[in-house]
Amino acid sequence: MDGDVVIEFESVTKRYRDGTTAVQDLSLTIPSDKITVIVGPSGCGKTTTLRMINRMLEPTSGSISWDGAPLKSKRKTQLRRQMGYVIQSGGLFPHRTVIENIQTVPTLIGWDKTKNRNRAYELLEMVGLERKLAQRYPSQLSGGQQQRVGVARALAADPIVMLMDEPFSAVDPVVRADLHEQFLQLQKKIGKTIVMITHDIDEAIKLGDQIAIMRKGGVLAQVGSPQQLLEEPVDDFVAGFVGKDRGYRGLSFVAASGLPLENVQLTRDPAAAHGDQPVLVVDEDATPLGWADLTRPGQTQMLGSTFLPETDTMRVALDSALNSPVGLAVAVAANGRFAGVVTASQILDQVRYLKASVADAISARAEADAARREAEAARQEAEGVRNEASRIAAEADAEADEAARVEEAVRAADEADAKAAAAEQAAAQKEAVADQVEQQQAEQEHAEQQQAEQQPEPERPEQEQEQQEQAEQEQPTEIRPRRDVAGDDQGDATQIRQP
Ligand SMILES: Nc1ncnc2c1ncn2[C@@H]1O[C@H](COP(=O)(O)OP(=O)(O)OP(=O)(O)O)[C@@H](O)[C@H]1O
Repeated sequence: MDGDVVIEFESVTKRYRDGTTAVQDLSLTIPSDKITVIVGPSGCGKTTTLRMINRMLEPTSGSISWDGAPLKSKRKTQLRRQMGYVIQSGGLFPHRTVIENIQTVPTLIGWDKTKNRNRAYELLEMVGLERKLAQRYPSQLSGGQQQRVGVARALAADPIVMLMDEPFSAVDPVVRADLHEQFLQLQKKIGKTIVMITHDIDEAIKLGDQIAIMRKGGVLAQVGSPQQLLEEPVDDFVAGFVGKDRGYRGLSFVAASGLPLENVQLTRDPAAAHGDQPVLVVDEDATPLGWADLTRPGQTQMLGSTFLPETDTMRVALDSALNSPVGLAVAVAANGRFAGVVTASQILDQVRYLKASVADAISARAEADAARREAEAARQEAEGVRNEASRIAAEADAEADEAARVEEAVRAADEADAKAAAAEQAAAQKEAVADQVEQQQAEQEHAEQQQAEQQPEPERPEQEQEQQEQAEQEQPTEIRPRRDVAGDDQGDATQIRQP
């Protein structure tokens, strides 16, 4: 489907308190700006699914997101203002006039009166209602009119999403067909994201860009475009649901533009027509009027319907052939001029050919999809290998860094060792020098001592001698003879002993 993903159901299950499973493991993508129709038999969980979108109901398990954000993260009131809700018969407030009904949500959210009023009248016109109906009450409207007011009310605050629960079911088939046309016209203008419920497969096929078929037990049976469902139903349930005449319905999705058109004899005067081949009566602009009745000269048979190859479908072309008294579908140009004829069997041949092409295209698409998936898997594998390689490279880089760091540390340690050895050597040298100096000093001292011992005692100055003598007289001194130096620890040559 085109369009961005707007609402995404992921494995959603809804179980009511009494144990009824209304929706089971539903995964569904609802694209923006398109009409998604949920269709299925009564009780298959359609309404439950719809109500989970605006959080009137919460899933029991699984999750629903809107533009990537979980619905749960949004406030309910905020959410509901962004989602219009239409129910059967419009669900109008009976005691409020049409205009008051339409103004309900804008009034709630505080729009100013003029803006609100203008918007309400604009919407009345948009849904095809006359202004004079504005002051009526719902009971004074037809079912179709009520339904339109319901749609106008849901659109009033310009919601992003429209939720519609069987909006057209309460009106008769003729009004419904009319409402469908107007609804599609309206959607062309407003381009909303619409989720609609119906149990009518015809309505679904007519309105839906995407159809989700549900079966009993709240299980999604198939989702796809109307054409996909008609041409490739996944099982008997879907095939039965889309109808036995689905082949004929399917023609509604095949353009008539490729039909091989042939010429036919034209005349403006039916009386001049003769022979056994069909003759088409046209006016002066070559607009077809009818078929010349070859059995009653001058008479014209009805034309039946015509078709425009550029815009109509095979179904319209086939209708034209089947309605024609001569079995020929008449193609016209946009200006109404005759363009050619084609038989019903040529149309069916073309359909068969197209179906075969479609089947080819489908299998080609399947093959292309498979190839794409393989390519993607290969790309992911390559990506994985690349990631692994860069992880290994990063590890190797880290190891290399570590090795360089260790090498640097070893070099620094070697340098430190060398410095320490040099310092030690220098210290040893200094120590040796110091020993040497010490030894020299000791030797010198020893030499000086010896020298001193060998030298006579120096003469004392006169005054000092006198003082000495006087002291010796005042204080008798015992002068003991000098002992042998070798036997005396004190090593003095003389000892003066005090009394
Ligand atoms: N509040 C509820 N409590 C218990 N069961 C419920 C409740 N509402 C709905 N159901 C059940 O859940 C199932 C799904 O109901 P739901 O209304 O979603 O179906 P539906 O497809 O919209 O039906 P219909 O087409 O008839 O409106 C039904 O079996 C119904 O009986």
